[in-house]
Amino acid sequence: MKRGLFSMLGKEVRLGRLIPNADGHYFGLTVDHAIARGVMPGLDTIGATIAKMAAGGPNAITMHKGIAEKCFAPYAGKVPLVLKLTTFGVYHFEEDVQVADVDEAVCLGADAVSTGCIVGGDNQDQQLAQLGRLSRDAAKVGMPIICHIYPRGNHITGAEQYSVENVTYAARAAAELGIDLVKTNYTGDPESFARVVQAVPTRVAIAGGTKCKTVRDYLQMTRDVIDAGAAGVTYGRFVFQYRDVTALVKTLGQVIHKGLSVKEATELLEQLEQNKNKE
Ligand SMILES: O=C(CO)COP(=O)(O)O
Repeated sequence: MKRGLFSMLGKEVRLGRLIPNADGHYFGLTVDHAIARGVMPGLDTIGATIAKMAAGGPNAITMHKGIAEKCFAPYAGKVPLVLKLTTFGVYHFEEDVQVADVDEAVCLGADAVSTGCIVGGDNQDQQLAQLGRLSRDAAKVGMPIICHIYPRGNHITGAEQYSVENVTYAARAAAELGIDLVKTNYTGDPESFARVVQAVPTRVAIAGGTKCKTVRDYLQMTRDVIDAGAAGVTYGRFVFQYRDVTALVKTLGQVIHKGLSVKEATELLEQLEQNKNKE
């Protein structure tokens, strides 16, 4: 009984580090892609990328255990750490396998764990069983749990990954299993995403993905998901491959936490980039 009370407090304390602002919004960044998608530009210079991200003041950065151990020490106490517990692989896109556990997250000082889950495939039952186990393990020690859940199994083709029905199903499945923050695909417009948020009784965030071709589109997507009632975002590729990572992180933070319009954000970003060029 006591342990239960302590772990409830532990979760609140850690969530308070991840989501410190009264707005309840979450601005996460992630560098967890290398095993899943390859060692792409930005991840090949991982120490420098984390430094540039941290300088922009995100709410947390998500990574795998080896990268945390080798690269995260300078940011202890400055940026919350989210430890990724699962990954899919470049040759195996339809299944997240467990590669770390909640005890390791505790040892590394993580403020939350995050786990991937793919629904819509023949392996959905096993994926959900894994999510249920990790949710239980996290709850036992008061560790917040984030889930990157996507409708992408072998029964889902192409654009179906972004349909309101499939995204709602995926996000809701994670909420049903006790997830504190669900990250999923953006459905493409604020009206449809508001329907997802409305049907999912936990915090909902989006992944950045690769659909946005311009930074203006990226800022617009961010503005739209916040306006749709989402808790926030967990962004990776577009951010760490942007020409001025720190300026973009600072700007996105202002959109998410300070209500900046796309126009204001575009101006701020230009200003920050110009200042940097003058240095
Ligand atoms: O969480 C993510 C990958 O795990 C999202 O990253 P992207 O912004 O690169 O889609």
